[in-house]
Amino acid sequence: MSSKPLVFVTGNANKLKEVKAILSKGHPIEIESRDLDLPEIQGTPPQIATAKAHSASTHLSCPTLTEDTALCFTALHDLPGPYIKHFLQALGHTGLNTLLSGFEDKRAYALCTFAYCPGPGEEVVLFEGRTEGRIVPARGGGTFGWDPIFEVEGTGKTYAEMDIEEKNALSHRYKALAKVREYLISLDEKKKAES
Ligand SMILES: O=c1nc[nH]c2c1ncn2[C@H]1C[C@H](O)[C@@H](COP(=O)(O)OP(=O)(O)OP(=O)(O)O)O1
Ligand SMILES: [Mg+2]
Repeated sequence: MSSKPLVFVTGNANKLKEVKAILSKGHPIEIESRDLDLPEIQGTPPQIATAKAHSASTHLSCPTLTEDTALCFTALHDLPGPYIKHFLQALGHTGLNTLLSGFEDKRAYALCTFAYCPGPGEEVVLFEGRTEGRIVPARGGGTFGWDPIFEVEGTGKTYAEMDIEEKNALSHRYKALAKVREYLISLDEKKKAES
């Protein structure tokens, strides 16, 4: 990219590691990172992602990229969804499985929403990636959030049982970042054409 690196704002070191690994392959996209604890509103994933991006850009007065991850249980009408962080903290892997013990349907999907904000008060662009799976008792040695209890459809493996390349080739985050990458490349080409 010709201009200054984009600032990816997250307080989650595991997210940052995956984002850097995914963006390092293919067309190079340079990012810087900032660890800010941004407020997260209640609402739908797009509403939460949009508010988070606005808050990041306002704090830093520059273009920012933020990301919000949801884990949606089909039997629970997509809850915990964007509130998964607090559910995981309170219930752990076992408790999240217990939430579904009264249901035969264990399906879930992981949803990643990246938000690009060009500057304070400017319009936010969203990029979604979704990976289907189901909730299972914890398997695998991963240390990232709910990775051990999310078994990816068609693989028989939880995210925690995959090596990082395997996860990063099919994850919710990878799918969303593919769209972010395309957008940033076209933005860069537009800027070059204008200058
Ligand atoms: O691929 C993943 N595999 C397993 N767990 C994951 C993944 N991606 C996010 N997670 C966890 C982190 C947090 O418990 C919740 C999302 O909450 P979320 O607000 O998006 O993340 P966060 O507060 O840790 O970092 P940030 O500063 O970017 O908001 O799901
Ligand atoms: Mg957060």
